[in-house]
Amino acid sequence: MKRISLIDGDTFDFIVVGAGSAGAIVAARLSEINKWKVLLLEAGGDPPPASVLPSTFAILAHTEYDWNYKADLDNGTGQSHVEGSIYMSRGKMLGGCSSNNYEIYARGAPQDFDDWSKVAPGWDWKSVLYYYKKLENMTDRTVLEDPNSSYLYSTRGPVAVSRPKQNQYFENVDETVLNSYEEMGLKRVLSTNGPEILGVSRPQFTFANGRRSSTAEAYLRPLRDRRNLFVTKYARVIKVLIKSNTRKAYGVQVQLKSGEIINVFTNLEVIVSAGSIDTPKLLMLSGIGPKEMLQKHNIKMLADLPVGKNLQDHNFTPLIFTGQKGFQTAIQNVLITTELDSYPTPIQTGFFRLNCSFCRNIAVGKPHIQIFNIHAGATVAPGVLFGCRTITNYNRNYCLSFSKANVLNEIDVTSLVLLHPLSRGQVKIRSTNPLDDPIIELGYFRNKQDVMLAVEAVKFMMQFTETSYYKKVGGRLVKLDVEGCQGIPYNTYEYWYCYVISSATSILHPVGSCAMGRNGVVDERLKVYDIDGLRVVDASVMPLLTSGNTNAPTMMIGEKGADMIKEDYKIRVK
Ligand SMILES: Cc1cc2nc3c(=O)[nH]c(=O)nc-3n(C[C@H](O)[C@H](O)[C@H](O)COP(=O)(O)OP(=O)(O)OC[C@H]3O[C@@H](n4cnc5c(N)ncnc54)[C@H](O)[C@@H]3O)c2cc1C
Repeated sequence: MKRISLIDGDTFDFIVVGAGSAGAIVAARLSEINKWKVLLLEAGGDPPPASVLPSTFAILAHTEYDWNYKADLDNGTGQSHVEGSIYMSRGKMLGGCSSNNYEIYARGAPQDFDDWSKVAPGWDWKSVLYYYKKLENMTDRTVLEDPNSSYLYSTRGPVAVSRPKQNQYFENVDETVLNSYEEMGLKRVLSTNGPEILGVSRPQFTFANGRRSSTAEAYLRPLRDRRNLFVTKYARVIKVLIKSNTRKAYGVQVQLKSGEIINVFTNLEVIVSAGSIDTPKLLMLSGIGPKEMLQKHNIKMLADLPVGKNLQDHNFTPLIFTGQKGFQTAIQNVLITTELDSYPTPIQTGFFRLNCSFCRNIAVGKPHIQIFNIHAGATVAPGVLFGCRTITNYNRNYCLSFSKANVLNEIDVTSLVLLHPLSRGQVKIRSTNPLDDPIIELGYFRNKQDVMLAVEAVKFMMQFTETSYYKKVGGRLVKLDVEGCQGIPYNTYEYWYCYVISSATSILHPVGSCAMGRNGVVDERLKVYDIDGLRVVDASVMPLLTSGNTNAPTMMIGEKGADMIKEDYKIRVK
């Protein structure tokens, strides 16, 4: 792998735009073919130590390693956020969001992919499982040694996945929370990546041996000696070059760190892997997008496609429960600093379906809700206040009411993630200046069934305080200061309806803005419709959100996408 200074007119066989969860994999796999010269262009630089250490990701927010986007909510939605907007973090470095994400490894439910394959043949569970196994190096012995689930995992891939042993205090917290879930009727499973997704467990993580396993670490670092892979950092692609008569992509325009703008060319293909926000932006700036959007900005239209539409994101409703009172619980906060090579807090996850009459026909065969529980000992209130304000962009009153609960008590921050929203948002360009941030309309709750489902999830979760541990310690649900809901009688259906709309926020999983399949932007081989020599390979091609976090599915897309490209050039795969 050579880190090169590009010059105007350089030519490669493949140009990959964006070295994130998918792009780094595509470039690494394509360069396995010696005769192909592959260029990987990344707008950011190397990941810093805070990315490499598994526990310090939170301090990457609002730094140069992030695009620091703002995402807008519709009027009347998200009132508890400052100016109704959400901080939409996106990694800007080698590895992209795999270098700054929260490291949860979740593959999704088999039905997710069987649903994809209805619009994009070949993406069914059986086909994608092969690629999950290709990418992963599972080090979690509990699942490898379990005869009922070992067939689902592999130990031969580049991405290290683990579930390390933790200190006794963290283990006790896990037991308390998981036991409480069980009392609420949720099944304890060995792993939610196993044969049964419905259930609760400790999550698996994309780190091992004290290092994050981003795609920069897992795929690019080992390729230092590969002579046909060229990587240029701080190279921001501002346009895909497409011949207007033949509709063929022949290169890209790049702004280098020095500010110089150059053109580089391709003999075969441009592959855009800039993520669900920047990929649609780049396509629109290059003349591919909805007619009305291109016309509005006077961009010559090369293909009229629904680029930026179909944006889907996992929003979650946070609930805060207090637990034990007293400073002895603060010991957990001290232990965090002694375990920087592991996950910073005890965390539990799980998936469940709701049982209300209208719920049954929603997301059939898949969980409705993913639950995350993060536990903090007493006295981290200033940290809670800081995180609440800077990371989620909640307003002062909301965050004060949240952090106050943690002054004397331990707290459980419970996130109820709506896995399969029916609402859709849109990524738009703000102007024709490629340096302007795009407009990100999240579109949460445009479909009212999403609110109703989230309210059902809140109602279900209120049983937490009825479980034995929380009864014993007098645990309670914290009444937060939720903007717009103050006048509504507490704990009524109307109150929770308002609460969900006002306080739901993003778990940072935007997908679908260049969806594959009929009526989408790319076909099932990820080729952009109506344009030659151009593919999209990243989270934006997902036609529907998966049941769980989106890094693992995106890496799977990178692996499968690379094989499809090889196949299309008659290279034998598998
Ligand atoms: C803070 C955070 C926490 C998350 N937590 C989790 C989690 O715990 N588990 C999980 O599974 N998922 C998580 N996710 C989501 C998951 O990481 C993403 O869905 C996934 O990484 C997306 O991969 P991608 O390849 O589509 O895009 P990215 O990984 O974002 O890659 C895009 C790359 O392209 C580069 N780029 C963009 N524009 C240009 C341009 N014009 N020119 C050149 N380069 C460009 C970017 O800098 C970036 O490196 C989280 C995301 C964030 C931000």
